[in-house]
Amino acid sequence: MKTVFISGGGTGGHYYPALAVAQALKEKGYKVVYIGTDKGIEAKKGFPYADEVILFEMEAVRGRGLLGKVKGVYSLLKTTFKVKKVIEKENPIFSVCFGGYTSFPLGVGSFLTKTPLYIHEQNSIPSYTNRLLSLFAKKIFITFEYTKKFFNPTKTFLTGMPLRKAIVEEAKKYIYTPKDKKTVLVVGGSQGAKKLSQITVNLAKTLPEIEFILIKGKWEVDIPSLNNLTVYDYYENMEKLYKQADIVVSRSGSGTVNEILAFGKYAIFVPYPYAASNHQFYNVKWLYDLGLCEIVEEKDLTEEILKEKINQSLNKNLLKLHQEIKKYSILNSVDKIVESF
Ligand SMILES: CC(=O)N[C@H]1[C@@H](OP(=O)(O)OP(=O)(O)OC[C@H]2O[C@@H](n3ccc(=O)[nH]c3=O)[C@H](O)[C@@H]2O)O[C@H](CO)[C@@H](O)[C@@H]1O
Repeated sequence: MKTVFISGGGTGGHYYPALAVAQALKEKGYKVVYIGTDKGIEAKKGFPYADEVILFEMEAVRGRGLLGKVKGVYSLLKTTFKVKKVIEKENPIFSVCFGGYTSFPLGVGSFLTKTPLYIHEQNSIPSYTNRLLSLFAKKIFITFEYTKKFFNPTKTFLTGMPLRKAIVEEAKKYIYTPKDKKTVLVVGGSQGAKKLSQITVNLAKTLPEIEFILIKGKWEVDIPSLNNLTVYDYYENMEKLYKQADIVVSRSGSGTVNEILAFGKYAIFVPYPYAASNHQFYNVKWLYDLGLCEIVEEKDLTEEILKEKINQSLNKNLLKLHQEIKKYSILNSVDKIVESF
């Protein structure tokens, strides 16, 4: 059986596309070995489509003080040499990395062992890990057209974002039907967004005619008991919530953006302002320029502004927008990637 190594974790944004591609590789008969971190989402949820899951100690470098950066670099280099040993033992035919610091050890380990390397970039503006890995990657798969300019064009391919199978299957069948009672889904990415969550709770009190579904993530938020507000810390089957929603209010992490496109939802995006190189803003700027979403920057986010945007959005022709937005979704991303190996 041919072995493939795969890496991408830490947060849902790297983990879910890695999982979607791993599932397809497994179905094609490959032995899949997953390399992740012992602190990421993969440590909590496991990595179901891998034959072997190896979790190492890895620390981020970005967004930390000098000492933290030194510790991060040290942990990544130490882990790279451990991963290199595993590669030498298992002899994979290729490796696939989904970016973020958790991909560094497998990416560099693949380079050191001359294992063909493929990388996928989820965001409009590439992470530093992927910029480095792109220098020796065989092919670079990108999610947004905008990203082409950052990589060598001869080995860069637009594949879109690999989404979970359940999401793709539901999205393919889904056609939006406007209802009288409107539902607003508010989601802060896999980690939530505190200010957005608090504002949503306040809005649910003042807009009783609208149904709110809030995914609040890990944050502590005061939740009153209201008939029109349902709150989850985390929701496993997101396709159900996307189908229920008339519009979505969300961070603009690539996973969520591409799921919103898949279901053709008009959305109000509040990009995470501290994302590397402001990539969350550029993940949706192109969609905004087409008139197919709203963007509210975190610094401008208030209860009044969000209320106004929600009311304006719900009064738009959401069925027409649904049909337009869906055109920008790439639902066969996993196939495009797997066929390119
Ligand atoms: C703060 C930060 O830097 N976040 C980055 C992180 O996003 P982060 O992991 O926060 O978010 P994404 O939007 O990319 O992905 C979240 C994923 O989690 C799933 N989900 C979320 C909530 C829930 O209750 N249930 C659930 O299943 C979503 O359906 C989605 O598939 O990686 C993304 C991809 O590299 C980047 O674009 C983001 O900028």
